Amino acid sequence: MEFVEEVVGRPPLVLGVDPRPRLHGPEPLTHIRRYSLELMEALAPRLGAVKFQTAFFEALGPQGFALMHELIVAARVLSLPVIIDAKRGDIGSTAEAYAEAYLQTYPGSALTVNPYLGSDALEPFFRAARQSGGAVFVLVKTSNPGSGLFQDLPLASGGTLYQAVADYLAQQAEQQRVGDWSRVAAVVGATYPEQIGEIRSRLPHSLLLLPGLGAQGGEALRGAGLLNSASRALFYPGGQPSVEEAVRQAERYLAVLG
Ligand SMILES: O=C(O)c1cc(=O)[nH]c(=O)n1[C@@H]1O[C@H](COP(=O)(O)O)[C@@H](O)[C@H]1O
Repeated sequence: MEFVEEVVGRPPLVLGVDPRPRLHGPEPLTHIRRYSLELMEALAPRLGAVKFQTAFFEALGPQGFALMHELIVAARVLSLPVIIDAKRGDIGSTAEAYAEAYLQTYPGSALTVNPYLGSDALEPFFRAARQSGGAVFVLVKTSNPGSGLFQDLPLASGGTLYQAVADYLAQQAEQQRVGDWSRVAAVVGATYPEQIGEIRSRLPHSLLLLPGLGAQGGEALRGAGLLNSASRALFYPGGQPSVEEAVRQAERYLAVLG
C-alpha cells in the first residue's frame, strides 16, 4: 500500500523521534534504542506515522546513524508509516541520490524536502515517490519564528513567496493523486494556524504535516489530511523519557483531534 493510503486510514498524530542523548543515562545509544522501540510499540495504534529527524541521529555519530536506519525498519515492522525528516534539497543530479538514499531505500515512506533550489531540484523526489509509493513533504511555511524573513516576502506578481511555493505544489500534487490525496504533500508549522487554513485552500489534495505541536506552542488541529506532529512533547513528555506518560499525552491530543 502507498504511504498516502496508509496514513489517511490512521489517527492524525505523528510521533517525532528526535533523541537527546543527555536524557538517556550512561549508555545513551543502548537506552535510546530500547526506549524508541518500546515507545513506538506502545503508541502504534494511536499514530498516523513516525517521523525520524536525521540531524539528531547524525549527531550521535556513525552508530547513531545506523540506529536510525534500524528504527526505520522497526517502525515498518510495526506497520507504522515513516517520514524521514532530512529536509533535503540540492541540484537535480544530487537530489536523485538523496531520493535514492531515502525514498527508494524505504518504499512506501516519505521524505521532507526544501524547495529553495526550484523545480528541477524537486522533480527527482516526485519521480522517486511515484516509483516507490512514497510521498514528499515540501516545506511551505515553517514553524520557526524567523520563517517570515524569506517565506512571507511579497512578490511583484502578487502574494508571498510561500504562497507561490504552495501554488507550484498544487500543480504537481494534481499529477500525483492517489485517490483523494496526493504523494506531493506540504509542511506548515502548527505555530501558524491562520496560514494552515489558507494553504489548505491552495492545496486541497495534499496531506499537511503540522510540526511544532507542544514544545513550540502549536495546538492540535482537526481537519482532513492534517497530520499533527510533536517531537519533544511526545518523545519526552514532561521533559523525560516515559512510555506511560507518552501514552497519556497521545490520548490527550487524540481527544482533541477526534
Ligand atoms: O519538517 C519538519 O518536521 C519541521 C518543519 C518545521 O517547520 N518545523 C519543525 O519544527 N520541524 C521539525 O519538527 C520537529 C519539532 O520538534 P519539537 O519542537 O520538539 O516538537 C523537529 O524535528 C523539527 O526539525
